[in-house]
Amino acid sequence: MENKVIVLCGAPGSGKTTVRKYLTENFAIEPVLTHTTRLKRKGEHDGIDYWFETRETFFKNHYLEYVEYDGNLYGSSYESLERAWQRAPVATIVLDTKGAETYLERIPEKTEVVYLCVTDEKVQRERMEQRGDDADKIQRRLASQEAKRDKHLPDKLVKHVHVIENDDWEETKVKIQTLLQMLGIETTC
Ligand SMILES: Nc1ncnc2c1ncn2[C@@H]1O[C@H](COP(=O)(O)OP(=O)(O)OP(=O)(O)O)[C@@H](O)[C@H]1O
Ligand SMILES: Nc1nc2c(ncn2[C@@H]2O[C@H](COP(=O)(O)O)[C@@H](O)[C@H]2O)c(=O)[nH]1
Repeated sequence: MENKVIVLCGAPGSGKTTVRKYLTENFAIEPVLTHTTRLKRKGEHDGIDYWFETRETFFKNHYLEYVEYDGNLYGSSYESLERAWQRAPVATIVLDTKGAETYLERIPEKTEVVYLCVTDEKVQRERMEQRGDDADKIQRRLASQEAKRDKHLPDKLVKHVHVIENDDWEETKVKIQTLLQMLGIETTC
């Protein structure tokens, strides 16, 4: 199979990281870790959740794209993407919608974008609280212009994405399996 990358995007707390974990733990799909200058959240580890960088080390990597999101830098390096593709032909990465647009522009034939959403915004906030995020950080994150932008599917992506409503986890898993089958991606490890 030719190399593909499944880009997961959506609003904060919509379930991008959860879906990435599900894809990589249950299918022959490799995670692409991205780089960020944001501080670690509770339970996050360097090399597992992100490559955590300073503003100085961040620019030592070679980026397919990078963005500023809520005051921090985030970037997806060619190094990480190639490392994932050396292990398996299908990789998955968590990006904001701007990053998803860049992937579609730069490597359209290799990119499949999934936009995750949750119907009830209150539920989304509650999930972030349950994850252990501080109330003031949640408030700030949801008020950021990037989070407000990613609450809605941007016009540029409308015709190119697979939208998955992540209200109920059991249903989400079925939707993901159906999507993988449609894309011709092996559904067993
Ligand atoms: N369908 C679901 N039902 C219940 N809880 C869920 C569901 N999907 C995800 N969660 C939980 O919601 C929380 C937020 O999910 P996750 O961290 O995957 O979101 P995210 O989109 O990656 O967020 P962020 O952009 O803020 O990093 C986590 O605690 C996760 O376990
Ligand atoms: N365009 C990019 N977006 C990225 C990258 N890595 C993560 N992200 C997105 O940033 C926000 C915030 O992430 P968080 O972990 O602080 O909640 C979220 O939308 C991620 O999808 C990247 O390399 N490029």
